[in-house]
Amino acid sequence: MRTIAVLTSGGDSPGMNAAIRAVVRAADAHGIRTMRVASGFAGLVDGDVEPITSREVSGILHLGGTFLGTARSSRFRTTEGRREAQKHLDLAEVDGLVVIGGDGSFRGADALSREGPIRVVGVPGTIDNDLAGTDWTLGFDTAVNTALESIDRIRDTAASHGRLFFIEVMGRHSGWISLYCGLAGGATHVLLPETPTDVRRVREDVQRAFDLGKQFCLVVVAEGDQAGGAFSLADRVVEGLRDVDHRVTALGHIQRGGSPTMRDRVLGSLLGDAAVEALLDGDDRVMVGERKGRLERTPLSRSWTDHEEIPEPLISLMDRLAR
Ligand SMILES: Nc1ncnc2c1ncn2[C@@H]1O[C@H](COP(=O)(O)OP(=O)(O)OP(=O)(O)O)[C@@H](O)[C@H]1O
Ligand SMILES: O=P(O)(O)OC[C@H]1O[C@](O)(CO)[C@@H](O)[C@@H]1O
Ligand SMILES: [Mg+2]
Repeated sequence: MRTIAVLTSGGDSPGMNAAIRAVVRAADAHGIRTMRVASGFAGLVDGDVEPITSREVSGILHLGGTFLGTARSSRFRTTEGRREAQKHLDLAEVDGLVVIGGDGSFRGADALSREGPIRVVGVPGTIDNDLAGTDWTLGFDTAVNTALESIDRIRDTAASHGRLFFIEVMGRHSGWISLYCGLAGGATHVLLPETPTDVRRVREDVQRAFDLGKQFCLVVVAEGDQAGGAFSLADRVVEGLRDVDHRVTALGHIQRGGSPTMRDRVLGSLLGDAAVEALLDGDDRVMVGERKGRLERTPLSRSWTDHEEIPEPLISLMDRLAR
């Protein structure tokens, strides 16, 4: 192994920079050259591949976003696009590629490695926490904490006015952000893409809560929830509610930005280093992750097929505590 390349792909997530830095510096420590690929798979298809040194990744550990840029590339979804990508890897004499991204990025990385000589290792970098083989994905902790800051502010104004708030959080296919925001933010209800939405039950719970003297109610809604997000859910829930004033807030992309928490900086550092180790060991099509405090390697294809259901005990905990 003489040269590796690193890229970030899909939605950016806080902690990606820690992982990039760790990849470059761990490779350097082993005497391996690193190439950086700009803008994810799009940059690979276009040949935007340049050498990067340990000095160039100074001062990025604490920054949100991704220093390399990222993209969602439709060309890379085609075999022709991936052939172009492999051509640029060959030109730069790259033997191993570290892909920092989510489930989609791993599907792409898996396809690339099956079709050509390149070996790939994945680092789970997504705020969605929707991958098997790691307890937490990079960025989830920061995103939930960022959303909670806003939810705490909304609670202040909700309590002052005695209002019902519907708060939309990210998660087109994954309810982890919604569930953790609901639990940590004291919501009456959380709505997730993974479970059916019972509008009548939300309405009844909210009505009961106000009737029993609750001063305010927060309902946290994942953007990919069955009802179609917070605005359309709110329209359906409030129809038939008595004496309840309501407002809707979509938190949007503020959840994805910002300085990574300690957990995401440490996780990114651990996993970036572990990805280089995996390539040195000759591994291919694996994802590095941390489970129960231990570093693990999982076949890339299992990372998106075996991902855990939202834990039922946490959903029932929400139900017991929301009173
Ligand atoms: N089945 C696939 N085959 C080839 N490439 C894919 C496939 N799925 C996704 N990709 C590539 O990976 C890129 C990133 O995937 P996606 O947009 O799903 O984000 P992600 O990695 O899941 O991250 P996040 O969900 O956090 O935004 C896509 O734009 C595409 O280039
Ligand atoms: O910025 P975009 O491309 O709209 O992506 C939004 C999607 O990305 C994610 O934030 C993951 O990065 C999803 O939760 C969300 O649905
Ligand atoms: Mg994804």
